[in-house]
Amino acid sequence: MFLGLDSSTQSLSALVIDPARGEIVREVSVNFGAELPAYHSPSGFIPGGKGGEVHADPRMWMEALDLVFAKLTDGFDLSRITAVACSGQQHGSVYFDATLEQRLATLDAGVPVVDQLSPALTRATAPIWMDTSTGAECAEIAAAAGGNAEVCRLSGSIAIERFTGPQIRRFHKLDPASYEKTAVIHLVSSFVGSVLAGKSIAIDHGDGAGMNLLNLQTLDWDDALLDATAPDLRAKLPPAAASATIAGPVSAYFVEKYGLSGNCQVVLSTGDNPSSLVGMGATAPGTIVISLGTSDTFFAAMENAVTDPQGFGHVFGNPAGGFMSLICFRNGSLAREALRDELGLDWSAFDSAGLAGTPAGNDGKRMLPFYGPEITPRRDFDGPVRNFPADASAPVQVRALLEGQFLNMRLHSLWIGEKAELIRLTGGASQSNGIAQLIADVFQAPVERFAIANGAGLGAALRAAHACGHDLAKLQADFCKPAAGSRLEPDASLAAVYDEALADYRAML
Ligand SMILES: Nc1ncnc2c1ncn2[C@@H]1O[C@H](COP(=O)(O)OP(=O)(O)O)[C@@H](O)[C@H]1O
Ligand SMILES: O=C(CO)[C@@H](O)[C@H](O)COP(=O)(O)O
Repeated sequence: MFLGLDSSTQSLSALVIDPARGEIVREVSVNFGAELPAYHSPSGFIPGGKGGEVHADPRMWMEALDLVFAKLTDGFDLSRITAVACSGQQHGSVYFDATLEQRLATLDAGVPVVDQLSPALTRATAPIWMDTSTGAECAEIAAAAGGNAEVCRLSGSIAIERFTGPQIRRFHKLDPASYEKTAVIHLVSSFVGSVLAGKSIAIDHGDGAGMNLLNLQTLDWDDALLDATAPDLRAKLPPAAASATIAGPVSAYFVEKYGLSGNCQVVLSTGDNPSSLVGMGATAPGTIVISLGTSDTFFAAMENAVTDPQGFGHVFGNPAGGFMSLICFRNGSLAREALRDELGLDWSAFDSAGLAGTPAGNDGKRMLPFYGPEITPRRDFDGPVRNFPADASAPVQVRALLEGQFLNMRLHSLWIGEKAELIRLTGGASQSNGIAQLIADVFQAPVERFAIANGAGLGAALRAAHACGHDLAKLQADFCKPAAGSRLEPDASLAAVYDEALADYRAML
């Protein structure tokens, strides 16, 4: 059996697969806001950050790791796990002093992980992907590296506020003494994998490409980008390596405390989106994945690494080899939640009121669906912009928000230059039938969903099995199957409605 962990924005989830039976045999999850209230992070991050700062408490992730294993072992024998792999929300970074390695190597099974590792933190909080505070640092990095076109050519993305390099630069500028004391900088994904392995593990090419530091040709940290970012940075970064690399056996901490086998191997971690590419059976070009987690993302395996001249799109490593494109939207589930709560609805009423009770195209009532700063397009919105009165009925508002979100996604994915032939949906909001049908109609493409909405966790478990010799195509054929009757066809009669809506939306932006 193989274990996949996914440390995303709002939860840490774990999923066990049995390839012999082609079945998911266990799924548990820890919701940070609900189950770790002491961190005062209802949506997985510390609210109220100033100047675009969005950080999370890395101690919360450490505590969640013990909690998720405690849940996993309840009635389940973890000695049957052959290997484990992790994924994590992308771009977030965790900073440690030189005692980290010794602490990881000697974790005491009698003491929680958080008590043993938190004294090594050199930055109390971890910037995460929602952070937009590094505009100045992005401009400085671009200038030092020869311009954004060059940063994009080297790393697959222009300098982007949430990416780890600009975040590291900001830390160096704000607190040079703590930067100096920092010996190791991990991504969220490689940090969780390092705790499991009892040593610092490498950063994979999937998540590493979200740092503005990895050279996509050499697949190593790029000296020009390192120099443009912060001093002595190479020495503070783990090496970059292929996603399918086995890092070594699991730490004795997890053997003694939770009954994992001493032979259980830890495979390198990757980002939650690259992991979902694997878990949604989309590692070969042709299928587009839309993930509706905290962020909305749109991604696909790439035939050739094509960069986005406008700077919205990114190129990351595909964990199965080659590259993937990705576009990220910050106003995803949290914007939908904001309107749902404003209108006092639950998800089922949100679906039926908004989508069943209004016509496609919303009779021309449109919304720029942004409750706060947006990544794509990059702008600091104060709230949604409507071409209709703000006190319109609930159904009109819900449809305007959802149509706005997916028109925005269609508009900003045009640079990829290919019409979507098949879309697979994952993430929490993919459970909504109304949203799934709307996506089929806006993109005029069939939409499929799986029985579980955790494509990243499934991808992590599949990667663990693949790194241990299982054939990836066979694993994907067995596990990446749309749920029976889940395929939704687009309504062809709505093509013109959404072409017109797209033109309106573009004009409003
Ligand atoms: N039925 C639903 N309709 C719309 N959104 C939903 C539904 N169920 C869950 N969600 C949304 O899913 C989000 C969590 O998705 P998830 O993929 O677990 O996020 P993450 O991986 O970023 O932690 C929540 O913010 C919630 O708003
Ligand atoms: O910034 C990005 C991708 O570039 C986000 O997609 C994060 O990876 C967060 O993922 P979720 O928690 O929303 O799945």
